[in-house]
Amino acid sequence: MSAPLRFDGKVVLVTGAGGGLGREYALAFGERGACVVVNDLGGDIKGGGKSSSAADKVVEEIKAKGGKAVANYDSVEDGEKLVQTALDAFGRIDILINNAGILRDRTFGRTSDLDWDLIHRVHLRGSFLVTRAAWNHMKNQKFGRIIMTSSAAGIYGNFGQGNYSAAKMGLVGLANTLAVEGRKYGIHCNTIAPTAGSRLTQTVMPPDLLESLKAEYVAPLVLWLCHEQCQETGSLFEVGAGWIGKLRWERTPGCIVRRRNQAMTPEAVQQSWDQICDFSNATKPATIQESLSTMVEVLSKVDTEKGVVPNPTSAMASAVSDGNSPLAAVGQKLPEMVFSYSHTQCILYALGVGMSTHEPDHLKFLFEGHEDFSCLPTFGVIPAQASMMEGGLGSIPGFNFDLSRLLHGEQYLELYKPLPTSGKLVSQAAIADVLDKGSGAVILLDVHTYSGKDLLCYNQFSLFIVGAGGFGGKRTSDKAKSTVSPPDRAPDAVMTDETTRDQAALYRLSGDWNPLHIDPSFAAMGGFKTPILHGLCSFGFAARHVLKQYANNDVSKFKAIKVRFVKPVFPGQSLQTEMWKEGNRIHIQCKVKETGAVVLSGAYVDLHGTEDSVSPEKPPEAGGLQSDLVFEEIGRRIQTLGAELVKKVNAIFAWEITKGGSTAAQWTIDLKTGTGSLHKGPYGGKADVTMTLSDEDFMDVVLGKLNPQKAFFAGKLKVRGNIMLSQKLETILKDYAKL
Ligand SMILES: CCCCCCC[C@@H](O)CC(=O)SCCNC(=O)CCNC(=O)[C@H](O)C(C)(C)COP(=O)(O)OP(=O)(O)OC[C@H]1O[C@@H](n2cnc3c(N)ncnc32)[C@H](O)[C@@H]1OP(=O)(O)O
Repeated sequence: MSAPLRFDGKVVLVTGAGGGLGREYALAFGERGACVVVNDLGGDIKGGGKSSSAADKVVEEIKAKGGKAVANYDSVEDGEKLVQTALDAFGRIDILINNAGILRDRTFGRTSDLDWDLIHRVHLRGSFLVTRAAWNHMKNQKFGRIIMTSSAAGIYGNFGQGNYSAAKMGLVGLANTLAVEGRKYGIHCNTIAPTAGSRLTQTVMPPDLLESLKAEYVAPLVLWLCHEQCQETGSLFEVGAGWIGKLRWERTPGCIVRRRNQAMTPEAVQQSWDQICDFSNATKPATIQESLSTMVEVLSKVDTEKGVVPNPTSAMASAVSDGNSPLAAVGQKLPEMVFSYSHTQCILYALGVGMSTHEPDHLKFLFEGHEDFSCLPTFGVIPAQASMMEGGLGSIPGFNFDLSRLLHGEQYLELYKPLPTSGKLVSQAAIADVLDKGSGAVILLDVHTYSGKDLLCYNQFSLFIVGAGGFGGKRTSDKAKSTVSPPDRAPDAVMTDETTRDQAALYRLSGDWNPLHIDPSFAAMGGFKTPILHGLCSFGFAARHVLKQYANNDVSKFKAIKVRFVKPVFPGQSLQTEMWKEGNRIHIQCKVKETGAVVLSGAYVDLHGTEDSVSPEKPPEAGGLQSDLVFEEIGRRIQTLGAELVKKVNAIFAWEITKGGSTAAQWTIDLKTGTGSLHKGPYGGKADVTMTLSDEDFMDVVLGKLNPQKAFFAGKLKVRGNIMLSQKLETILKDYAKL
């Protein structure tokens, strides 16, 4: 047998404790060691009158049994006074039983304002005021137990008790929120709906029944819920006659009755009524998050043909059992999708794939005023994806799958023209094939995106639906764009970038609203501990690494990219892109640096005419110098040259000083860092930049008064083309080194 539950040292306030249930609670707590504040106004059951005798009697009973108790005769509407009595007598308040109540039963049509207000003032407002007075004390001591007293009349409704049922259900709502807010302070709040013989029920129940519904059959539940060992909170119990049951919400799987771009109609509701009300496969949401996750899911599935919010277990396989084979979907077209965008979307996308103003060569993708402002080539997936997310993959028969099971498997993107930085594009998507991979199903989705009549790009999405294989489909398809293994040698170049903790939160703003990337409970449904990064975000990182390494960030050089997503990436991890150059094809493989896990495999980027472009194997001609110096170092050295060298610099460089007062200086700088990887300099690998400074600013740089980088960001130093460090400057620096 378990040890008796004791309340020694705990202070309990019971409202309405002069009789019935309240008295029973007060006596029970007193017997088990608690110090009890016995509150009772001493009024009649309709709220009239006032007397101290009821509370005094109970206090005496407790004391007679050796317990500690004091009386309080205030109305619960004077909440502070009740709690003050506890503090004055015993120095604290640990447990609060909101029990006081009155009745003003009326059929609804005859309910007066007073009937309504009085009931609300005592039950709902009274419980609020006493609880609020106790709340901060409980919070500070990191312990509290609160009981709200509801009623079956509220839960189920009862003839003649409209005012009472409304107040009683109000208490359930209040308790639910107190449980949420109190959790981190050790404050638990539960609600009971007791059925017992009391002053309130003696008028509505026959005497025999009253006899068997003793108050002593309710008190033990209240004591247990208030004990420090009990972890229950936010729950609702029906209790009476020695029986206790817990209640919870149950919800039908429901039905989406709205279609994108169409009004939601009452007729649609009517047609789906049976399904809306069908409790088969009902869920039991227990938190507002669980409730809302359904809404989020609904938003991403608003186009589903059947409109059913799927079960986590249902997927393609269940579609097959419906006699609705996914194979029937092959060749089906999705509704045409129009995607309008401006420079904002291009910039947001660039930020989403990790571009940053820390890297000056990223500025052309982040600043719409930049003279070479460009849209990253991989932005080409965005209008195409919009056609699936919004245009409705779910409108295809047999595609009633669960979004939390959908992983991006592979991606192919081919550009026919550089993407404009704004425009109105139209995408046409069709299911190219559906494959049965055993552990999952793969949907191949081809999307062609047009600007007017011009075909801008082609995407092939491979969507992997985990657990949806085994429907008897083929395993491979000649429609699939294949992955290609990299050459069997060490990579020619490696580039690493950190993703941030908020990378997915940022990337999703470009249009992939899949909750898998942001909502922990949704991710958990997909089997992930935390939300994962969008595959297309890692894809964007890898693509821009190649663009920088082998194409000098020149978007016109980009032709195509293919990637397989082999393992999830988590926001905050670092992505390391290994690159192998084979002609115009750059093979790539991406790893998570922290774990070494390969996350993108069989991948490649095809470029236009890389033979002529800057490559790591071919250093730039331009009279350049193989120097380990990064740009900051040049700036630092120039500054340290100091005033004495100014004349020498001017003599050797033969600065062209125009009469208008501006000087054009061309430095030939190889930003190679000495490690063989060329991405560390502030202008990236091999940037050719002409820097133009006014005479004054140049002299300030030389004299160390102006940091070249600061000058650049202040807009004083205009950068165009390539940074080059001339032989002449090399000579200067060498001379200087000898000094
Ligand atoms: C409606 C709107 C649509 C919008 C789309 C955008 C949705 C996005 O929001 C979703 C995302 O971004 S998810 C994030 C990115 N993706 C990932 O993280 C997936 C990572 N990959 C994996 O976990 C596994 O490879 C996994 C789970 C995919 C497969 O692993 P396994 O089940 O262990 O498979 P395995 O046993 O290795 O192989 C079985 C067969 O499947 C093929 N295969 C493996 N990985 C594949 C992949 N990534 N893509 C395509 N096929 C893949 C294998 O080749 C094998 O087939 P076969 O035997 O014929 O070769």
